Amino acid sequence: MSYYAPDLFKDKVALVTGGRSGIGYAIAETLLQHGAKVCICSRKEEPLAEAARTLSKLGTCVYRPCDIRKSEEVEAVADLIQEEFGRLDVLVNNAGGQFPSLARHINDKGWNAVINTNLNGTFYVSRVMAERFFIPQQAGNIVTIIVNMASGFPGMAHTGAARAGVENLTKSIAQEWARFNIRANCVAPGTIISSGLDTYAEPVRQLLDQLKEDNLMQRHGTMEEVANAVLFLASPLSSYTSGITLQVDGLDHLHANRMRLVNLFNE
Ligand SMILES: CCCCCCCCC/C=C/C(=O)SCCNC(=O)CCNC(=O)[C@H](O)C(C)(C)COP(=O)(O)OP(=O)(O)OC[C@H]1O[C@@H](n2cnc3c(N)ncnc32)[C@H](O)[C@@H]1OP(=O)(O)O
Ligand SMILES: NC(=O)C1=CN([C@@H]2O[C@H](COP(=O)(O)OP(=O)(O)OC[C@H]3O[C@@H](n4cnc5c(N)ncnc54)[C@H](OP(=O)(O)O)[C@@H]3O)[C@@H](O)[C@H]2O)C=CC1
Repeated sequence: MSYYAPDLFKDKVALVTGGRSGIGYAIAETLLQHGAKVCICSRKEEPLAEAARTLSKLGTCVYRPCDIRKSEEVEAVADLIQEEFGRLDVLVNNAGGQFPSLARHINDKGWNAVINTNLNGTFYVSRVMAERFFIPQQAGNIVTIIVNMASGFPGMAHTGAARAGVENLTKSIAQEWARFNIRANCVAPGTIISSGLDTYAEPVRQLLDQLKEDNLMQRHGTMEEVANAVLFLASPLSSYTSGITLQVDGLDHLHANRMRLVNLFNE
């Protein structure tokens, strides 16, 4: 059941990066259920096509494989959106990821992989979609998924640095592009039950249980809770809000046990 009007995104077109799985899929699903036409992109063509097939039962959903780290592939996604819809109204930068490691063990390649994905990739997609659609249209909306890194992110310093960069980038473009009627905001999820968490092995799995106990609401978040926050920021319900980060973390940004992260690898 939804508290939003079912036609909230009628005649609107949305791009969800990383929309084939987890939180991105839930966001694409919710946008479709509220009338949007959706494009999803990610690197792995087969699961991407499969996700688009399933999502198409809810409305119009197209896909194009794309590594957001390659701006020429991002341009190809814009080409598809232009051909299929001739416009874009909402960009959800959701694609991202990292691996747990103490900072001193992250080598150059691993560091660059995470920075390129989360910071550079997010910038490329935002710039391309703004240039191709939002600025010419004089309207657009960008919502970017980051993480809860307000107090740093021990155990995942690369992603903390990248997402802090994205949060600051969002503040800059929100100001530069306000004159084009473009809004830009971030959503910072805490620990969310999703396919992303399945990628973690011990000792992180055990840590996840501890983080749930530490949480003041005594639980992890759901993908639907993140999707609902995105829906709010992507819609006119938030029309006077830009440049902010909405925390969806059951208070973790105020009350997180950083010692658990620091001690995770027993060094
Ligand atoms: C504290 C925890 C709190 C955790 C508790 C809190 C969790 C909640 C907060 C966040 C949750 C989430 O984001 S949920 C998860 C979201 N989804 C994901 O993270 C998806 C999985 N991750 C990724 O796709 C990868 O992390 C990412 C590196 C960005 C992908 O880039 P690439 O495809 O280019 O990566 P690869 O080619 O596989 O790897 C490139 C290099 O990166 C390094 N590398 C990659 N994986 C590695 C690994 N497991 N361990 C070490 N190093 C690794 C190596 O140097 C690799 O080079 P070689 O040595 O040559 O191979
Ligand atoms: N789950 C959680 O607790 C939290 C998650 N987040 C963030 O939310 C987002 C979604 O995570 P979640 O759904 O949990 O995890 P998933 O691993 O399921 O989602 C990551 C998605 O991003 C895509 N992706 C990754 N790298 C690239 C790339 N270079 N180019 C294009 N697509 C890419 C993946 O598809 P493919 O492999 O096909 O490229 C996948 O669909 C991520 O940014 C994550 O860091 C933030 C805080 C907490």
